[in-house]
Amino acid sequence: MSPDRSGRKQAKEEGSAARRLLARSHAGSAYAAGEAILEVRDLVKHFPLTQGIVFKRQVGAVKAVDGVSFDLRQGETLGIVGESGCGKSTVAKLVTHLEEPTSGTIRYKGEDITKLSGRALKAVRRNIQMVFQDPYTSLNPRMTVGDIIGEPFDIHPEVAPKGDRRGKVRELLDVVGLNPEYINRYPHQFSGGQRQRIGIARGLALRPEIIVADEPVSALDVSVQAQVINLMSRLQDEFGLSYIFIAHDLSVVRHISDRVGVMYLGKIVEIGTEEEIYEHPTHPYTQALLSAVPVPDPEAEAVRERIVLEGDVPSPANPPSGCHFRTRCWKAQHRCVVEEPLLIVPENFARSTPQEAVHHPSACHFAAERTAVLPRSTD
Ligand SMILES: Nc1ncnc2c1ncn2[C@@H]1O[C@H](COP(=O)(O)OP(=O)(O)OP(=O)(O)O)[C@@H](O)[C@H]1O
Repeated sequence: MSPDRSGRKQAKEEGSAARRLLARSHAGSAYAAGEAILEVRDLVKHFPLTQGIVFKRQVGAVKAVDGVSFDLRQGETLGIVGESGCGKSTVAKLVTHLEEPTSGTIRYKGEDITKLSGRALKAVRRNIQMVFQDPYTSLNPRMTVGDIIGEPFDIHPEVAPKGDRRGKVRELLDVVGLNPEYINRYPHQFSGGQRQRIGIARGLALRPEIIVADEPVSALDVSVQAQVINLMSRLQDEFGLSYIFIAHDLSVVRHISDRVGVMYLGKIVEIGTEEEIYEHPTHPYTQALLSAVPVPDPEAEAVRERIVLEGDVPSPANPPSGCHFRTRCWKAQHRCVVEEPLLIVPENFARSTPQEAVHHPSACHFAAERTAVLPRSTD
């Protein structure tokens, strides 16, 4: 673990008592740090593919999410990474109830929320909020910042009664590092980073317990990315938030994530702690993604071994049999064609590899550690 990261972890632990108090006072959470606040099991989302204009008939399905399982623990950040189209945004929409799953369960504090409706659903939605990808298009240009941030109060007036709203919005602007006097300005009067702060303030308005951030910094310049990530880390400590942080870039999630899940074609192929994934990757896809991250140190960069994946990601409407990654994998054998690898700690590790960090779930019949030249932490 890098020194800056351990420093951040220590600061996190020091602030955790206050954080837990805040978490309870803000959202009524009785969950201790580290307990699973969200349990996702065998989540599937298939979008029907139809033909015909008047008489539509289903001719197939896009398997956007195809059996995803993970836990999100209280107070942690779970990073989810993968190439465009692998199903990250669909996972985000399922968790925040913007889409209904085809099958599978999402348990929030032990209760399956996939079948909820009415009041019960409204209460859960308040506690699981989303921050969207593109601050340039996700904010309504005709609304003032005050109206954008205060809009969630229309649905949940119990959080901020009418006379109290502008005061609450000013507080939120302050919390995300914006001048409360900007309350009457419009989105176009802000920079990209400031707009994402507005999106975050809106996500925080209802004092949620979980924030699902879908590529929150991908549209921003690198220098601004770091500021927004630091802001999110600070808010996590202050409000006891748990994050699902989605990105296509492994180096972006490393800075903020406690654990990371790597997705490929609708499935998580490897999941583990930040150290397990970055320093002991065992799935060929994770190794290929890591090998593509540039290294700031020129000497290390000069000897960096890049794994170039051949071909494109197959269509999620027609994924390969067996292992979805096999068509691009240099290790693929017949077994990969006929037998889908499960996301488990590979048996051979227990026998042959004493190093504990290698013992994390990896969906590969031939999982093996391969040292990638490591990207340095950006803090
Ligand atoms: N409403 C929909 N109807 C049909 N197909 C969809 C729908 N939403 C997503 N898909 C398809 O599901 C697959 C996964 O999409 P998703 O947006 O979840 O991927 P992603 O990993 O978030 O990619 P990106 O980073 O480009 O947003 C893609 O093939 C996409 O075209």
